[in-house]
Amino acid sequence: MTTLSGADPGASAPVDTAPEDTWRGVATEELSESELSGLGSEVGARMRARSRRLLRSLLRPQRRRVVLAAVLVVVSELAFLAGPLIVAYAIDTAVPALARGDGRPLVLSTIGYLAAGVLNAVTKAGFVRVSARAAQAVLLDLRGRVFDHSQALSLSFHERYTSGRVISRMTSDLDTLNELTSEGLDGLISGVLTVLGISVTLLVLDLPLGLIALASFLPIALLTRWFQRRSRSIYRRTRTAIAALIVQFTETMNGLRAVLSFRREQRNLEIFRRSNAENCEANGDGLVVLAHYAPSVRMVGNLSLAAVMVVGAVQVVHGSVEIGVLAAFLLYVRRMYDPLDELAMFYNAYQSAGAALEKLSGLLEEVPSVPEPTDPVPAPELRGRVTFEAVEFGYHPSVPVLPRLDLEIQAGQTVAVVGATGAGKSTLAKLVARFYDPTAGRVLLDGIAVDRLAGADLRRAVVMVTQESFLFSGSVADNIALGRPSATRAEIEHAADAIGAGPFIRQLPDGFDTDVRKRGGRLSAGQRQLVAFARAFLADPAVLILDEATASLDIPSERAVQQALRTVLRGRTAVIIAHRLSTVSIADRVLVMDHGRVTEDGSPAELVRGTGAYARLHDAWRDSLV
Ligand SMILES: Nc1ncnc2c1ncn2[C@@H]1O[C@H](COP(=O)(O)OP(=O)(O)OP(=O)(O)O)[C@@H](O)[C@H]1O
Repeated sequence: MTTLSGADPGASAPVDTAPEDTWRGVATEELSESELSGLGSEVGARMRARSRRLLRSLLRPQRRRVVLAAVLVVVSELAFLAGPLIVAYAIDTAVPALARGDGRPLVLSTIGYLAAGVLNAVTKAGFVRVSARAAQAVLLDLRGRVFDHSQALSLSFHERYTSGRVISRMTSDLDTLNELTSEGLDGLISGVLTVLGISVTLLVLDLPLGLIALASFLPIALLTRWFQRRSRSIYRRTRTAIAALIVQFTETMNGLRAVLSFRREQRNLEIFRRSNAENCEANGDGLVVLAHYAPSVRMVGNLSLAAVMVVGAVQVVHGSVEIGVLAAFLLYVRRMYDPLDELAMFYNAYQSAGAALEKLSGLLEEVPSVPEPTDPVPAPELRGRVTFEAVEFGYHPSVPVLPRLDLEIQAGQTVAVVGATGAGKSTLAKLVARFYDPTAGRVLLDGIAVDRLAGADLRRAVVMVTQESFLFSGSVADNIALGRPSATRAEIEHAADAIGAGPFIRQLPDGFDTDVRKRGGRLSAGQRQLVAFARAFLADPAVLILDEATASLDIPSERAVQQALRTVLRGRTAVIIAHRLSTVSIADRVLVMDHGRVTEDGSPAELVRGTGAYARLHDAWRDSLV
């Protein structure tokens, strides 16, 4: 299987001693460096291999641009390297020729020098252009993959992972990659080529002097190794810290009403300050390491230049090296350390981007816990018979929420589910909608296991309306049309009228075209629920689940909706989860749940006549109305 990250989970993987769930996907994201190393070196190797696979899969479609960029940069570097050679020629050949009265070599070397400069500039510009295009295409692809994959992951993943962390992957991690590709890549390629080209030229020009100049590579390699070790853990810390900061910020902004009502500002500020300080500290540590590395590289470069100058001068005096060659040598050595500086900067950006890539590839490695069936059963017309067959379920393996449930709901039946808070009512509904898969047993729709139905078929057949009716930015009509995007305006208005939402919508400033603003902020909670009902009615599903869906309505609106519900529910299966018993009156059948089990099952009239929990609940409710 090839995942979205381009990863082949089984391919040439090292053998791990750590169990898979400790390192796969995002499992290592929040671990400290010591916890991570405690998992064993294979885990680190796996994570790096995963990042490389992702990078390869991103670069593959850009092959042509990468090849073109490589050709341009090679030509550009050759032109760049020609400069000091021409200077050497000018000093050693053209100047003596001029002294003899022959100006041609000087004219030739001047034209050559200028031509090399122009060629270098033109090809360099071309390279920057082509490589920037390739980098942007890679980022476009990656951003799309992250968004697509995050949407495809199951609810249980997002409950663990929080939207703030997804946002941080989408923003700060991708920005880091952007910085690397837009600023660092160009420096890397030209830097590597310059260093290689100059090294070869130096050795060819004068072997002993060349070896002296290149001896500096040993301390630079040691310095780089030190920098690499230190910065990797620091950049991991910065990625985690910035994610924590964004999580804290998004949570505060999303729950601003609760924050204000419970006066949590001070507490939130303290938590935010802690994350902010950790982020600053991690970034500061990164800068300190860089501040040691980059000047040290430069220092080594200067020492090397001094050594070449002293040894070269002695050789010139002895006549074993010409003065022009020494001048070229010094120019080359100087030029070699400029890109080394750039390489240090690139390495810095690379370490940071490497940490980001590690997290992004982890997210992309996650697989939905509710996967699409590989060979879905065709289901053009579902009628809505729901069966629970020995279903067991828990959000965490050790905490069973539904210990074992056997249940049959006939097509077209309206079933009310009541019971104490936490009894498992919503869980039952979420299993029908396949937000989760049972840990044992099967949930069936018209005799077909819901995990064998294509996601699109299941979504068409089962619609769930919950208490927090989510509206997207856009008009009221757009939000209703979400139920069936192909619906005409007349059908949208008909759906709104059928559930009694038409009158209030028409009174809005632009009627059905009124913008509901972010998350439906312009409408009251009850109005949002009415819009959600209209959306569900338009979707025309075989099974409609109402989870506390009338809880935000006032009594007159609820009555109106109950009238409408009789119309809405006709001809389809309905599961109504309700605390208010008024809603239950329209049901054919009532299920009373307690600790994940159905303890009573019958028509409302039957259960009221009995002595069970429902009868007691009903008596208490009737007394409260008096
Ligand atoms: N996403 C979740 N992750 C972990 N545990 C959960 C999750 N959702 C519900 N639970 C737990 O599962 C149990 C059943 O919850 P469920 O929401 O099904 O109850 P309910 O009967 O619908 O309650 P209510 O009437 O309050 O809505 C509860 O103990 C709850 O704490």
